[in-house]
Amino acid sequence: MTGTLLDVTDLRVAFRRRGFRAQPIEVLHGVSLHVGAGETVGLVGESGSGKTTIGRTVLGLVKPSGGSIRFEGREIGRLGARERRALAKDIQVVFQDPYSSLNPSMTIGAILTEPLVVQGATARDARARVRTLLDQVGLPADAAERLPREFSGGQRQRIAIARAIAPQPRLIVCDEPVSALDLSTQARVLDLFIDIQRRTGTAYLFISHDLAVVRHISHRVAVLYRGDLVETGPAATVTSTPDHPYTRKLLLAAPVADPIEQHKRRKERRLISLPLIDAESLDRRGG
Ligand SMILES: Nc1ncnc2c1ncn2[C@@H]1O[C@H](COP(=O)(O)OP(=O)(O)OP(=O)(O)O)[C@@H](O)[C@H]1O
Repeated sequence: MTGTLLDVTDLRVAFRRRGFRAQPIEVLHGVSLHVGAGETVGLVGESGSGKTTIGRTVLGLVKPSGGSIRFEGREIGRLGARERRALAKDIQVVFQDPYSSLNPSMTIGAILTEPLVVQGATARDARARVRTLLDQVGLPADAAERLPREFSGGQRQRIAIARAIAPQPRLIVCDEPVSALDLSTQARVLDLFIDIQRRTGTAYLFISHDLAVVRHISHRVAVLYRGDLVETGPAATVTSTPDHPYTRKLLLAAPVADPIEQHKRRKERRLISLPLIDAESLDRRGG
């Protein structure tokens, strides 16, 4: 890992909700985090804490109301058209749902060729590269001729990963990319992410509500609570001896096989007093 790739400073995002109030509601209250080249930063927090909003803002899909996002030292909001196109190649995304993220009427070959042709590859080069990409994600070469519906959820997520790595990005925003998969498929797809990173040096901003997943894949973990980052540190430290009571609560919420231990954890969890996250409490805070 060398140098900072993504530098998010004091990021604020506010949404205007139709038919609710005229005032925008702030959902990110000044978030600062960075991702180094080749690093995986896990972003964890309960539903509604603002994880996806951070990812979407980094991807340029949401406009911040304050703060800055720098990629390789350049402010994303101030890029010209050509630099923006280059950035679109450098930052890719893998979404949660492998069923809706792939165009059902395109063959896998066409899905993977698209980003290569945009980059200026010839049809012949693109075909060769598609074979390499399929091999890299553990799919057979004949997958190129088939449609998304012919693949399982785990295989579709492999296709989505192949599409994300096709333009050789520096950073991939992974938004709950294994949450829709069963446990054994999750483990295999996580290992694929790790393997790709070892080979290509791509960094990940890895969003998940699941601490076990984040611990497995991340170098560092950032914990988001109601739009604020409450703790950031090495994955092993944050997920075993966390500083913040919210992170302790998240840890205790993870299910364990032993029912006695599970009961103990539930009791312990109740003793940590924190307000629950729900849309209403976020609205109150923002409003
Ligand atoms: N486009 C939008 N317009 C209005 N409010 C939004 C919009 N996108 C997100 N929000 C609100 O912002 C808050 C954070 O949402 P976000 O999806 O970022 O949370 P999350 O931590 O990713 O949750 P989940 O794990 O359930 O996806 C929520 O209260 C959500 O309702």
